[in-house]
Amino acid sequence: MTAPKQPLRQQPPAPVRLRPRTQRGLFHTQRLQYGQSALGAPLFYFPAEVCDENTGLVMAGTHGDEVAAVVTLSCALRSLEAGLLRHHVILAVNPDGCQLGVRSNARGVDLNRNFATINWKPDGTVYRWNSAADERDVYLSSGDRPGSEPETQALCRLVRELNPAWMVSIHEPLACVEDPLQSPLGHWLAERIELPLVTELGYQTPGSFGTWCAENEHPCITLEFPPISADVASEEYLQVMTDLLCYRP
Ligand SMILES: C[C@H](N)C(=O)N[C@H](CCC(=O)O)C(=O)O
Ligand SMILES: N[C@H](CCC[C@H](N)C(=O)O)C(=O)O
Ligand SMILES: [Zn+2]
Repeated sequence: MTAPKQPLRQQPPAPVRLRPRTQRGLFHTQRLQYGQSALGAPLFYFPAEVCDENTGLVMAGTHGDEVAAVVTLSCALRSLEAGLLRHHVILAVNPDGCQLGVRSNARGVDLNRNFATINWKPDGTVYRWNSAADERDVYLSSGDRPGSEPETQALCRLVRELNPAWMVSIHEPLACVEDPLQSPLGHWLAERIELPLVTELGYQTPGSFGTWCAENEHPCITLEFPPISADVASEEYLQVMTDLLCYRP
């Protein structure tokens, strides 16, 4: 006698198995150069090992003072077993800023206000010194013209070339997942990382990457880590970041 058929229940995907810690020190995947920073540093991306119509792009380090995301994404990349990487990765959109420990690039331009969008503003931008500051009062340039910086130009070129199905751009410390499209990936990410899913951040970001993506019909999610050390994030968020790098819809 055969058992009566049960309705198929959707199972959440099993968390990706990670390399043993002893093997996570080095990168195991290819690295390609897609441009040069203002100071001449190479701009690197790590291409997906498995490509299909769902291949996305995950990036960090647009602001060089947001180190938890850079370190955690790097840890996730180094922790994946060979052949599992399904999405392209940029660890540092702004390597000069990362080296100098500043939000801007080496020319004092906030790259996330420099993209060639309809709302780009010539008069600069302000940011909060840190989470304790109660206003945005630290001045940065938004560039001499829309898309003036080599880092933004190279990123736009790469996105046009790769045409990823989606992008996740990681920042900190606003502790949310911003997805204007409220996509399945946005819901998945917000649930897995235990941060609220929002459609906007509540302040103007003219010339931002997300705005450029919207104008060019590239789905883009901004993941804002909470204020967290690289040490804690590389433990608490390692599994969700490795799962993101292997995400299948
Ligand atoms: C607090 C941090 N220095 C910062 O400015 N972060 C911004 C977003 C928060 C803000 O502008 O108040 C960022 O992630 O771009
Ligand atoms: N906290 C980041 C996020 C920007 C908003 C995002 N939607 C984008 O367009 O990149 C910033 O102030 O640059
Ligand atoms: Zn940021």
